[in-house]
Amino acid sequence: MSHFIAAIDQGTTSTRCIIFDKDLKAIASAQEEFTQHFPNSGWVEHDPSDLVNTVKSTFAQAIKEAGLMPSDIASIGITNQRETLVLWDRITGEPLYNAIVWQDRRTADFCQSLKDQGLEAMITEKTGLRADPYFSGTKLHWLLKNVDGAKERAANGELYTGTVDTWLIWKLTGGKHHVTDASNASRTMLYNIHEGQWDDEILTTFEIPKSLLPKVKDSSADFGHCAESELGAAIHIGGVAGDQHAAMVGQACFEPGMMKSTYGTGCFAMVNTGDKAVTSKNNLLTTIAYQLDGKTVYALEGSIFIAGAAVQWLRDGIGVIEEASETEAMAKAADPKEDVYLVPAFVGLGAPYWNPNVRGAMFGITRNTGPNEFSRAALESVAYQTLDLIDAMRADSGELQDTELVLRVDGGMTASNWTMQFLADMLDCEVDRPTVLETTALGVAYLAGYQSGLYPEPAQFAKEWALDRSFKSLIDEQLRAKKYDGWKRAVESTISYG
Ligand SMILES: Nc1ncnc2c1ncn2[C@@H]1O[C@H](COP(=O)(O)OP(=O)(O)O)[C@@H](O)[C@H]1O
Ligand SMILES: O=P(O)(O)OC[C@H](O)CO
Repeated sequence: MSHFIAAIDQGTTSTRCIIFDKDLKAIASAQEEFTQHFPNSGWVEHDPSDLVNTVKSTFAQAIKEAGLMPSDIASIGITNQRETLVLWDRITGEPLYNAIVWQDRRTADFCQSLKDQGLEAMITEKTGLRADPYFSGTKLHWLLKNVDGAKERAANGELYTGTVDTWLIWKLTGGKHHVTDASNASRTMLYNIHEGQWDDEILTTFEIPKSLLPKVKDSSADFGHCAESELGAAIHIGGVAGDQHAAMVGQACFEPGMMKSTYGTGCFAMVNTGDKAVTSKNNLLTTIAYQLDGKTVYALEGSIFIAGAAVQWLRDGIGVIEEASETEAMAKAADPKEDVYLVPAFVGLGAPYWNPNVRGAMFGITRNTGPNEFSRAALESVAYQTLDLIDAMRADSGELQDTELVLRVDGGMTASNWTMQFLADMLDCEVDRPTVLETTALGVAYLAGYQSGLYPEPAQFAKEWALDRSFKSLIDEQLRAKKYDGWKRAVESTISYG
């Protein structure tokens, strides 16, 4: 039997493939960026074939780097950017339209109409989500309404839809398996997270035929075999989870109260609430963390749309840096007397504000403000936004109020020591960075390897989590309160500007 697992991480801006050995050590990896399409203000799309092609090419590159053959892979795990949705012809496999990406705001008006009709409470009660364009359901409603013939063809049973995992599995298995896992389903706004099934009332409200939707499975399950023509061998797919959920697993946050925050394009903080689906009173989401051995584990989630993307904006938008890593030295060099705040509401604000229409702003600019202060403000905005979430989580979750808070962090941005220290300063808690920063890939590799019997029980896996560095607050309460107060005022002003 072969002893290698391939983790495919299909993210918002790039696709990665990482090969893990039997000891869950990464032995090879490949990564490719793909084109982002912005056809209108606030619209974000991906070409669905780019998603499939980058999966195939990064898989081939990673296998080559590892000196393996495709047939040496025991199982594949797929983790993905969540909520992004594809609609395709179930016979030809051709998409009817580009994938509509989670960041896309085109359904803001439809969401407002759901609120105006008083439907948001029902949606939140069943799905744990809010009437926000972020989630897949309103994107599907838009496609059925706006793509020529889509509604009729959907009613005739000619079409399939799904989040990115479902699209990739459909293509990789040669159109044989139309499936997803419970964590991805829980992000669609169409899935009843308490009953564990697609919700008829919501489907009727959104005019979505159930025949479009995939079968929902555990996160560690049999998702079918790839067609030989796709990856070079009939490899089994044994693990699937939304990227933030895979990171929960990779960070071994298996106990209630354990919390992680992932800093990539956006930032997503999740706290495990065990078998209880806690309803947030502070504008957080209730979601399925993962589903293992038939048991659903829930989480509270705070979603921030722009984290590392603020650094990308410094690079690609205003050109003050060439590499993300330059921001560290620039933040250190920034003038401490310059109180500059960036509210990076480039695509609206997520939790806990949930305002899709507001746009970004900067405050406190003087003639002395330059690239260093811009960079510091971008990095600081990530910590302030996290504090907004953690405060909401503390208020929502009994476990968090009673325990000393520890936040496990991962994602590309955690490479920045300055940002992690500022995060600890603002949160006033321990911020733990593990040795493995590719926790998302690790988590889904674990799910796939657990399914095929290669990897141990969760409790044993959790013992292998290893700390790289722990950050603790170095500032006093007065300074923390002053800085956070400035942030709160900056956000209020941004929102009131509209
Ligand atoms: N040293 C760094 N300092 C600050 N930001 C960084 C650094 N390295 C990477 N980033 C940011 O992290 C993000 C990439 O993280 P990653 O986890 O790969 O994101 P994703 O999975 O969303 O594509 C980018 O937005 C980049 O700007
Ligand atoms: O692709 P990432 O890592 O930015 O993650 C995107 C999230 O899953 C969106 O909810």
